[in-house]
Amino acid sequence: MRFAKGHGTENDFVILPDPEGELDLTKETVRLLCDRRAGIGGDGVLRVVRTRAFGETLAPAARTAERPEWFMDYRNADGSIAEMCGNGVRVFARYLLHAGLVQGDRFEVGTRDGAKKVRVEADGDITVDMGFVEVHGTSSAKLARQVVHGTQISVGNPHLACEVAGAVADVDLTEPPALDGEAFPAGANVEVYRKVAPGVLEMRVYERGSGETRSCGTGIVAAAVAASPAGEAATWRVRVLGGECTVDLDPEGARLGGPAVIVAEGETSLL
Ligand SMILES: N[C@@H](CCC[C@H](N)C(=O)O)C(=O)O
Repeated sequence: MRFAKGHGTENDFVILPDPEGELDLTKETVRLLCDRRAGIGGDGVLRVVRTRAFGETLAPAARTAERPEWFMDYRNADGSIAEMCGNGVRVFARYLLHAGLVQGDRFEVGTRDGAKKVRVEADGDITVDMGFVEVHGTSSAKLARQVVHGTQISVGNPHLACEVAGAVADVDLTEPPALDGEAFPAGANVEVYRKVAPGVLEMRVYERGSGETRSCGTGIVAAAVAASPAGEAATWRVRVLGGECTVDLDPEGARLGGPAVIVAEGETSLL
């Protein structure tokens, strides 16, 4: 089976081209593919499937009249399915271009959270229009050595974005955060962030289904929204362990930009 490997600010993915939706992608297979010793290694899997061949029932948000040709079937490293992956869309878009499956510098990618508009920037960065971001109040999480408080945000998938007083490097993210199960019945991604300069955040993330990763696009957007006055336009540079992304916010929604690259292609015997 052919595969590719790519990343967006070191949030890395195994990419599986499966245009006609023929692959039976089990949880076990995803775990093995993402295993950094026994497999290829990645924070998740991006299955590249034609929307018309995608067997799963699409969420209402994804059932748009004009359906994009290509659908991103995203899985976390533990095999679970997530509604949305911001860096995943950017890397998926890079793969579509790289493989000659789309042309031009503006196109759409289907996701479980609906069709996402993608734009290739003059410098090669890829920006995705994440659409409207929902803010749902506040909650807390117990980390290994501290309790953090933050804003409950949906970027298609659930987040708790928590501002911390000290450097994010000092936060212990070695254990899965304990969340309020009523606020987050399906779990959540937890971000810790701090403002380090006007318009600049630093952030780390513990992702649902993948553990601590070096970047998370939806998490970057969640932190930017949590750091901004409600409803106001703002632009943030967000520094993560794997690099930097930009978030533009306005009342219409959020746009996430940054690098996205394909680093390898080959054959795997794991499928
Ligand atoms: N890394 C992603 C988010 C992937 C999904 C997340 N772990 C979840 O379960 O919601 C991103 O770049 O947004």
